[in-house]
Amino acid sequence: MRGAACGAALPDNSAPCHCGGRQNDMSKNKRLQKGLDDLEAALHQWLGAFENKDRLVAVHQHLKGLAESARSSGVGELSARALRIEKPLAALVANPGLAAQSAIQTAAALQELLAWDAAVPPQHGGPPASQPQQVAPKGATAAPIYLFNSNPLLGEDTAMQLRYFGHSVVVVSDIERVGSAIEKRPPSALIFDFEYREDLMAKVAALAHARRPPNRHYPIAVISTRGNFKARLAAARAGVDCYFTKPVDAAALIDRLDALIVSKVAHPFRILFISDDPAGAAQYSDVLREAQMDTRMLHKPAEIFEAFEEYRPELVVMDVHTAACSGIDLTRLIRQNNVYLDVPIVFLSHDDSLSHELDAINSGADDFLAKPVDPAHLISSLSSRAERYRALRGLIMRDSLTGLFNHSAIKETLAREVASSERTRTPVTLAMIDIDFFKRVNDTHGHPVGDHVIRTLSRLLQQRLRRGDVVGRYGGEEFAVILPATPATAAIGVLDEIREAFSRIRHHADEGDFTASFSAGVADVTAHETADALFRAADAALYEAKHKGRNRIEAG
Ligand SMILES: Nc1nc2c(ncn2[C@@H]2O[C@H](COP(=O)(O)OP(=O)(O)OP(=O)(O)O)[C@@H](O)[C@H]2O)c(=O)[nH]1
Repeated sequence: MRGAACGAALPDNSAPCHCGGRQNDMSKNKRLQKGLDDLEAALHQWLGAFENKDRLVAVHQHLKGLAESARSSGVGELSARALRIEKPLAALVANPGLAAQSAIQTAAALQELLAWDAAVPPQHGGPPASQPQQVAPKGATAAPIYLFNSNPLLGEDTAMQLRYFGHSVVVVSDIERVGSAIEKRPPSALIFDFEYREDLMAKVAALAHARRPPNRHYPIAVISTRGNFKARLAAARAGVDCYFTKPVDAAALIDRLDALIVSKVAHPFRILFISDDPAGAAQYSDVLREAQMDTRMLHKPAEIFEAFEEYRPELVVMDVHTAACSGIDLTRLIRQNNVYLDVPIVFLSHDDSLSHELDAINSGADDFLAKPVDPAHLISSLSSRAERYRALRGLIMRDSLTGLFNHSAIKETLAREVASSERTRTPVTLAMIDIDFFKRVNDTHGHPVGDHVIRTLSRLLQQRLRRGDVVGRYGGEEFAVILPATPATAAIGVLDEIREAFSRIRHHADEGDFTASFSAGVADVTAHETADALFRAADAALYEAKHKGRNRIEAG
């Protein structure tokens, strides 16, 4: 979605401004921009659920609104283009059962319309082309991927596959317009779908070399039927980051692009300070915050376990002496608990005598920094320890095939979320998800293809769920999803969209493309109060979903 327009807004039919001159132009531009933003948002929502009639109707309304405001603003060409699409769209609204091909064709035409606008250079009164983009949250408002394909219909077909993973994709069918689209709004990635030609590759090279960090440092991918050395070498020379041969596996392409897209919303290290000298600790905490770390203060050592449970620090900094007890005793206390055996503990103290340092290390501390600590030294010492801790925890808690939480990590997380929901009196939902007839996938296409289907679902779940939701691989082809602060009814809505999207993803195999589906069972804490009860209820609901025919979700 462009700018800051919201997804569900209705067309802006407000009367044109009569203030005259430049101000009038500005308000016309703004109105048109809003019309385009709203149409794009509605289109994105519809593409996420093709069968949803309400979303189709919303697209239709926004398109009519845009045609009208373009006409009243004197932008006749945009109005005419919008009206040309309005007819087939109205036919779709009247008869949503029309072939999927006509829906795709209409969606492609709408994308073209939006791309056409993206190519218009900003007019006076609009934001300057170089204005940095706002960092968008995960989801539909992230910067779009521009996908070039000279055939808009084929481009739209690929775009649909990518959208199932939650990306906003704009198809551009004229290569000359890619540059102006970037000027108007820098993308999160560029994809060129073409057969190798020197002139096209030269254009890609020019775009690749014009990239500048931070907001113009997007990855560039090429997808092509030709994967020979010459074509790949030309792409590498042009500055292309990744090269895929057709048929392209959407999950693999997204995986690669995501790894290349620099994460704008970093996950800062969580550092817990235990000190009874608030002013002194705050001084060091400020240094760490400036270095993009997250810090929390604890002044009462007696609350240490609550702080660990809730904040889950990736490193603890403490004074050698606090009024309540010595840091060395506190370290022994922390190390008594198996779960916290490996959290790094660093002492900060004026007391740099060797005997204290040895005592600290013997009690289970990892380092001893004598005050005053040089800020650069503090940052590098703490961040390298926190980083290693995070990496090791990742290895222990994550499944190697998917990178998701493994069986024991998901059980541990659910126990924590249930305890927290009890404290905060908010709901939490557990969903158990199982791929349907998965044995058949393995038997027909082989284990590696089966693994690939598992990875595709894992990626889709990660993409489509909120940042606070926790996804785990419970075993084999079974997944567990924890949705904090979400009642079962809301969880079913979200999961049903994912179920729908998954069932439309094409998987490639030597024997031919195929699709797969999953079934799910959900349960929330209002009816099942403990973690064990939730697992049992969600599992029973999953069994029911399988029994009732699969590719469905049941509540327990
Ligand atoms: N490729 C692959 N297959 C796995 C993995 N883990 C388990 N499986 C296979 O998943 C299949 C699960 O089959 P079943 O439990 O019979 O269930 P299903 O065929 O999915 O049928 P329903 O669940 O009843 O729809 C078995 O063939 C397992 O060997 C894995 O990591 N990779």
